[in-house]
Amino acid sequence: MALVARVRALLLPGSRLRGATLGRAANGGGAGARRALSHRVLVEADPAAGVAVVKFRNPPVNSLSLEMLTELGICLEKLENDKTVRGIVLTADRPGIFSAGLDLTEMCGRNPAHYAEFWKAVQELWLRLYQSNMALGAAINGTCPAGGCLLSLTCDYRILADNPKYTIGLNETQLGIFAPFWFKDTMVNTIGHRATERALQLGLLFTPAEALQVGLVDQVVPEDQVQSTALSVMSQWLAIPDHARQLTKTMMRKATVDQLLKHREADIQNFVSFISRDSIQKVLQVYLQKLRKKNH
Ligand SMILES: CC/C=C\CC/C=C/CC(=O)SCCNC(=O)CCNC(=O)[C@H](O)C(C)(C)COP(=O)(O)OP(=O)(O)OC[C@H]1O[C@@H](n2cnc3c(N)ncnc32)[C@H](O)[C@@H]1OP(=O)(O)O
Repeated sequence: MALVARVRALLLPGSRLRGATLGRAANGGGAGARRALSHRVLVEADPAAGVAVVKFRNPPVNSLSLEMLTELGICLEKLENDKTVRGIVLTADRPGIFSAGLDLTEMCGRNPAHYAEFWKAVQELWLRLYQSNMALGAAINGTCPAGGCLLSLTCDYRILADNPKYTIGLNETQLGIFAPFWFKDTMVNTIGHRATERALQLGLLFTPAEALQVGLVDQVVPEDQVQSTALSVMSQWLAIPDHARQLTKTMMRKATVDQLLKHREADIQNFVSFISRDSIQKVLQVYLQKLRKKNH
């Protein structure tokens, strides 16, 4: 289902998005104005600085469900069309978990049409973020595996909280699945081929010190300074004339984007046939059960 159709579906009676404030809040904005764009994504815009902080709030773990992907996509589209916004900082509404990655329940026990719709939404969000004309920063205030790490890798810079409990990486192989080529390319573009090869094969989740050392993040700062640091770094990015920064960003990322655009349909088919395998379904079910058992 295309983004517009998914939005319509979300707005149907009974949907949790129905009635959400999708525009500027009644207070009309202003510096530090808080604007709730949807249930799962919170936006705090500072028009004077030209920056919006986009906060994930999809409890318990900020997983990227189809609804979360759709709401985030709508939110980013609105911000892209807002002339007062030149930069976005992605973060979690509450510290602890930046995002647990793709929602595993979207990849287990569903039908092929659902898998295709889900994967298309993952592609759409990646394309929107990776090609964004805005300066993007990640204020990583929690653990950040797999799809969560991918989100942060689409940003122009990453600031990670100095908490050894917070790890970051593309750990797909540890689940018995693998990172597709465009996840891999996004990481190669950040930390290089050899480091990516090692990280992906071993499904490494890096501690803050390791992530800094390998170049997966640009700065590690005390936990209470993640957002303020991300905002102060943003001012450096916004000091560059937009057109010059944007042309450079496009030049750096175009080849990677073009690869997915060229192979988009095949990538969806590949995902659907891989994830539908009985053996893959089994490993994902076991992984999910293990996660759930901890709590019951
Ligand atoms: C062709 C290519 C093919 C395939 C490519 C597919 C690509 C996939 C990329 C991904 O993103 S896969 C997802 C990978 N994510 C993870 O491995 C993270 C799993 N989660 C955790 O490790 C932990 O939950 C946490 C460290 C993030 C947080 O730990 P904690 O605070 O202790 O919370 P719980 O573990 O108790 O979790 C609470 C609750 O949430 C459920 N849950 C956790 N992660 C996910 C998830 N990714 N999707 C769906 N649900 C998740 C967990 O089962 C618990 O559920 P309860 O029912 O027990 O409340």
